[in-house]
Formats: sequence, structure tokens, C-alpha cells
Amino acid sequence: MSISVKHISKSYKSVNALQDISFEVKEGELFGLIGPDGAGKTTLFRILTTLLFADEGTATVAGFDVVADYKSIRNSVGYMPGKFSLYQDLTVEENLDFFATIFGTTIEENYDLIKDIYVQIEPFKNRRAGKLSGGMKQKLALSCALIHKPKVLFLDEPTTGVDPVSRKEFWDMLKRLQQKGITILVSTPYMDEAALCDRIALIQDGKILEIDTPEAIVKYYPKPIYNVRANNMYQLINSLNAYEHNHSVYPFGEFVHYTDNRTDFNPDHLKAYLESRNLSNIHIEKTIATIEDTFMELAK
Ligand SMILES: Nc1ncnc2c1ncn2[C@@H]1O[C@H](COP(=O)(O)OP(=O)(O)OP(=O)(O)O)[C@@H](O)[C@H]1O
Repeated sequence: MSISVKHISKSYKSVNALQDISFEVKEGELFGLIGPDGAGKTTLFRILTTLLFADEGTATVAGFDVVADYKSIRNSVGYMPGKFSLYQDLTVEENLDFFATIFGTTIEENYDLIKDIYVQIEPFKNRRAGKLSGGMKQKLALSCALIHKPKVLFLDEPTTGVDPVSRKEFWDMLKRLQQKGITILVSTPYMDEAALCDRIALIQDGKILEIDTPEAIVKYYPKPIYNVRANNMYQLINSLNAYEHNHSVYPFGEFVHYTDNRTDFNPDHLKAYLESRNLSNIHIEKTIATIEDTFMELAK
């Protein structure tokens, strides 16, 4: 196992940030921690990268214990924190050089690993990090996290605040790094990115709701789910919420995702009800549950 977490708990005074968390990440796996703000993702990353002590439980990374072998872990892992980790007043090249130096290596020595990523920002190597765009900062931060050839890479919300094209490029890069044998633990609040991981843990309020492959996670969804659309979205949501048979109602893009608490649900009855509430252009069709649907259901 590349990462092994056993019964980890951590509180900040009255806040239980992590409650009895256990999971394992295999070598070479791309594992996602999926959860909203405040779920406890950053706290877990800080424990696994030896920056914070857990109150209870044990964890190993690359075979090293996070408390007893903290020095070995620091040499074996790369960490890209959610908050900007670069020195704003240093240039692109100076930042990279700095991180290489503190790990006792050079840019040249490990250039192969970062080449794909670094070539994209190399034209700006004399620009101060503080003056880079969000996507470029992210590429530089990733290059810095990789410069000492880590076995395990921790990425805390690497794509938050990054445009969709750069997000896609970033995930392509992660797949290439994975092919080079690096184990990756990545957190994200974006459910579409969850589908790109080998396995995911859904996490909320410091607890793991479920762990599985993205394909398997959606099978936990317990009910038939429907896309519902009408002429007035706001009124549609209010009407569905007022419907006595609803099990769940929430907006999903241009639709509302609806589930019913009856086993013999007939969409025609729902349509008639919505018409009685003065809605028109009503479409109701069965759809497939997504990771987001499953998360919402498990989080209930
Ligand atoms: N130093 C701290 N002191 C007190 N409470 C904290 C501290 N750090 C985190 N928390 C609380 O612990 C909980 C988990 O926070 P954490 O930052 O680990 O979550 P997260 O999933 O990374 O969310 P975010 O993306 O918002 O950082 C939250 O309720 C947060 O307010």
C-alpha cells in the first residue's frame, strides 16, 4: 500500500474535523477525496504530509509512519496545498530552483519528470510568480511539488479557481504522472473530476460516506431518478418540494433531479400535478444517477 490511514480522528476545539477515517491507496493509484468545503480534506492532507498530528489513529505513506518517520516522508512526497504555495516575489525559475535546492537536487537532474508541465510555463520563466495567471501558477506549483521525484503526490484542490480548459489539461497531466508510477491523492469539490479517478472517497463533515470506483459509486444510488423540466424553474422546484411523494428534489443544470418515495411511481401523475400548479412545457424522463446524485443521497 502506498497510503494507509487507520482510524484517524482530529478535532479543533469543538470542531470534529476528522472522525475515524480509514482507507488505503494502492501503489500507482489515482485516488480522489471528494467533498464540499469544510469536509476535512485539508486536515487529512496536513496529517499525511506530517504537518499536523492526528488526535487518534495511525497512518503510513510510502511505507513510513507519519509520526515516527516524518523525515523520510517529507523526502518521499510532493505536496501542492490548496492555498497558493509559491513565493510571489520570486520568478518562475527562482521558485523551481528554490524547491529543488531545499530537497538537495537540481532542476536539471529531475527535468524529465516535469518537462511536460514546465515547457508550458518556461516562456515566462523570468516572470514573478505573483504575476502569473491561475492556470500557470497551478502548473508551477505542480512542477515545484514534483522537483524531487516524489513517490506520492498530494494535491489539495488543485483546480479550484482554474478555468475549464486548464482543468482538463491538468487532469491529462495527472494521468501522465500516474503512468510514470507516481501515486496520487487528489482532493476536489468538483464531482465531474471525481469520475477521472481510479477510486474515490466521498467525505463530508469529517466522515467517509463511501469508497469505491466512480463507476461503482453511482450504483449505490437507491432509486430511479428523473430529469424534470418546465417553463419556470423556480416554480418547478417549489412545486416539487411541495409534492407529498417527493424523496429528493434538487436543481441539476437545466433540469431538476427528482426521485419519488413510492415504488409504483408513474411520471404521468407527477405531470398532472405540475400542470395543476400552472406549469407548462413539462418534460419528465428517467436518467442515470451521477456521482453528485449519489453524494447528495448519502449526505442526507
Ligand atoms: N486551525 C483550525 N482551527 C479551528 N477549526 C479549523 C481549523 N482548520 C480547520 N478547521 C475546521 O475543521 C473543519 C475541516 O476543515 P478543512 O480545512 O480540513 O476542510 P476542507 O475539506 O479542506 O475544506 P476547505 O476546502 O474549506 O479547506 C472545518 O469545519 C474547518 O472550519
